[in-house]
Amino acid sequence: MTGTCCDATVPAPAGPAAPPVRLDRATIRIGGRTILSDASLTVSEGAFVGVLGPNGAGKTSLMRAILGIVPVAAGHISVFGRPVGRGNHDIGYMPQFHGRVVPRLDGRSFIAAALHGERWGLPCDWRWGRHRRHDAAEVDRVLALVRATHLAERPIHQLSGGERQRLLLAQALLGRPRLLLLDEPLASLDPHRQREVVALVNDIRRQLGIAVLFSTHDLNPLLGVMDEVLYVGRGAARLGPVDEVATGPVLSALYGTPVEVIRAGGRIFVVADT
Ligand SMILES: Nc1ncnc2c1ncn2[C@@H]1O[C@H](COP(=O)(O)OP(=O)(O)OP(=O)(O)O)[C@@H](O)[C@H]1O
Repeated sequence: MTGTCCDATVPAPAGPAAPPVRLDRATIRIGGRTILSDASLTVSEGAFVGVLGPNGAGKTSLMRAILGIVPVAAGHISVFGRPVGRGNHDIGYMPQFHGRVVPRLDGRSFIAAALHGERWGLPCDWRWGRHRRHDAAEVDRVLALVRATHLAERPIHQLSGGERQRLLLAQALLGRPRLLLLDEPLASLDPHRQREVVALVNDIRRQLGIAVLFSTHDLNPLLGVMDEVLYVGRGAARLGPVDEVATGPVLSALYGTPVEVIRAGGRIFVVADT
């Protein structure tokens, strides 16, 4: 891959205390729909944030806006104090898996391919193509981080869903991002594998001191791990501690329909009256 395929904007230096993500009266519209309207929130450094909301609420669109792929219609979104823009090396992105055709590569080649611009869902990263001798070390580093060194030689079309998720997570960690955007990494995993993925992401977050936005349809696998929850619905967003946000009154107001939040056996059940 050459050095000409990404936006080559050089942003202004960020302040030392610039938060990983900040929305300042941000409005996001896509396909004629308003995903977020005049939303303001700040994700703290090193925070684990669960991103929740009904189907189509805009969780993916918000992540894509943070990546600079979906434009901000009004207001501002900044990442570590800099305006959003494509090809931001501070962000690692793991897109939602839609049952794509799995390439016939082994684990190491699959991750190495991402170094050369074939990362799923992301524009190419021009830095890596020029430094191939560092590639092997970088691939080994991310494989070790996700505890998947044993998958390096395995054909990925033979791997389980959980094993593939590890490799996708490894791809997202290439280039030492300071912010991870993980779009429904628990989809189609059983509860045991879900807990494994959450624990792994949390270990990596703590080890590297990075912030994580983790979208999911079930709050429960993230309980005890996430610092805050970000609910998205009907153009609004609410970020805060689980006990403050995952409540009947807050979610009823956000969803525009009566919502009951039931806590039982250390779990939280959100029941919407649809
Ligand atoms: N490229 C696009 N063009 C037009 N509309 C889009 C596009 N991408 C998303 N949308 C619409 O924007 C809305 C938000 O979609 P998005 O995928 O962000 O929601 P989500 O909360 O991630 O949903 P899910 O939980 O089902 O994955 C939906 O109505 C969707 O149809």
